[in-house]
Amino acid sequence: MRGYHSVKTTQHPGRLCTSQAKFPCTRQSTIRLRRIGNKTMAFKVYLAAPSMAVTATLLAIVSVIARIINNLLFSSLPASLPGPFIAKISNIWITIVDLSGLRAQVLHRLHQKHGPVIRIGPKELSFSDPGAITTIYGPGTTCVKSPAYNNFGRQGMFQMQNPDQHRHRQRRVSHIFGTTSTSQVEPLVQRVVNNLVSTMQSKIELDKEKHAVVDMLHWCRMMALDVSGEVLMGKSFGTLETGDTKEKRDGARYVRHLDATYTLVGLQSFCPPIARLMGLLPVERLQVLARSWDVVYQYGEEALREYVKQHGRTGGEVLDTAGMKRRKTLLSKLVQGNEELGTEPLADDEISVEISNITFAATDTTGTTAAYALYRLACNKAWQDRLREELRQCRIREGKPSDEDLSFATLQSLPLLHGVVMETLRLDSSVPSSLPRMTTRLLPPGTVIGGVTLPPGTLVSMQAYTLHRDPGIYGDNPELFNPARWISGDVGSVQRMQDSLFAFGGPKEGPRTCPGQHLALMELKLALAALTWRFDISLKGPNTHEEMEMRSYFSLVPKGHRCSLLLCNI
Ligand code: HEM
Repeated sequence: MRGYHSVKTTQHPGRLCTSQAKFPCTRQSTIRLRRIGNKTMAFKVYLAAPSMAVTATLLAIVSVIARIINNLLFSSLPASLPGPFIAKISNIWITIVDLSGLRAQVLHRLHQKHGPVIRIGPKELSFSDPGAITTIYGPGTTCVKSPAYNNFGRQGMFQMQNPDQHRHRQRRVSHIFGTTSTSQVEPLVQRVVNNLVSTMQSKIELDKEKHAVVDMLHWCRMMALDVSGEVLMGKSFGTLETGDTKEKRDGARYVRHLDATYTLVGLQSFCPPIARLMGLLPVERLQVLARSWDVVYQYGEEALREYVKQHGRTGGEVLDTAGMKRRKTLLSKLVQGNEELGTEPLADDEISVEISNITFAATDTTGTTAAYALYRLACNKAWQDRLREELRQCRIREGKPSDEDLSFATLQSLPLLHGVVMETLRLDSSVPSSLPRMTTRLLPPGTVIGGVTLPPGTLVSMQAYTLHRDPGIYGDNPELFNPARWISGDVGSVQRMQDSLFAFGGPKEGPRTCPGQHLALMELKLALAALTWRFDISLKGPNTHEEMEMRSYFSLVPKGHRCSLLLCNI
């Protein structure tokens, strides 16, 4: 068939083809054309098809060479910027680094060698200087999220690149993340944490030796997913409930698809045509992968439909699963809007996209951070004992019996618990490498970021992994897990550490900084306090270190995809 199309484009009559055997497909075209009796045309096709392939290849080579020359000689970025030479020419090397999951470590070594600004692509820079945080991610920034965010499912607050569109959406969503809203969902979070503790306890009881080897990464992810289900979707995924329930089966299916979206995002970033092709091939596994985002969004759509059917749009309060207490979810707030702030509710399709996206943003970040915190405590038994002692003293002060939960407000006042969480966010940030932003045309010419003048269209990002290991901020031994650095340092240095912590993607008032951090801290503190209080936590063995080696595919994913810990009762 290619031959028929080439009939129209016989611009290469001079090209000669000497061997018919080399081009069997052209021979076939020739025979078919002979049937319609146009020998001249057939001969032209015979010549044109192979020469088209050669021409296309030559054109591709010329365009690659032209691009390399353009990148090398006419780049709008200063040639003096340090970094690997290949970064000046092409993005291919950083793409390969990304596929290996080692972006954070590779950029870290480059920053250590070259300093706080490095070039990592023809139009891309990485920063590790805290001074660049506000310019790139702070209030009033003129940098926008890079087009790479289009690969993350459907357009909602998380993906939006246009600042006006984002501001508008944020105004209608952000009221659900206020501290009052978050405090109202504390009983729901506590319930899920208690389910996690019961699950661990039942595993210990089933064991002859009365200890349990558990994959804490899995269980912490399930906890975070159940919390998201409860507070964002208005119904639990039930992954930590006992028994084989429909919710539990749905939850397991949802998790499979949630996992698959990561593969899909990777494929879409590196080779969009393959991602598109996958859905067209008659291979079930590939089709499941290609449909993974649809399932994630379907879940949000169904959750909203069920919610409205059961509770209407104005109730605002929902009976909990036991039918006893009344509670408010973040979904009920989204459905109602906020009269005080004059915030109209979003349309239903927008709400279902938002709750699906926010569940995505909330689950693995919080789950992985909790697993790393427990791993750090298992590696550092002395800190674990001190944390338990802090909890014991607190119970004595509060007059709380050992089986009663400590409230989040109480836990907020515990310095060591705070230090453990902050050290985990610092060393094991759940997005350890680049959060890519693009400088825009709105930038006045010659705008400087981190001492470099940048033209519009440059990709810029902060590398949390390096920033969080800066000896100038975190002292001489930044690799050491030392919760005390958040407690005993002088006020100025603790404030500086706090200001430089980039785990939530920017300064507190930044337009794209994580709005769920209050809920995340509540979940982390309630879970760490409950688990450390009831269980002695150790490494299963030296293999756990290997499992927990950091890999980042945008989000942090432990190399072994598990965290094997040994739990026994105190
Ligand atoms: C330890 C837990 C968490 C960490 C470390 C974390 C970290 C982050 C980071 C780094 C970003 C910026 C992403 C970017 O710019 O590409 C972000 C954005 C976001 N996070 Fe979180 N997050 C956590 C938990 C949560 C939770 C629990 C929620 C919701 C309940 C949430 C909701 C969001 C949303 C909606 C955004 C997008 C904000 C926007 O673009 O306007 N996160 N988070």
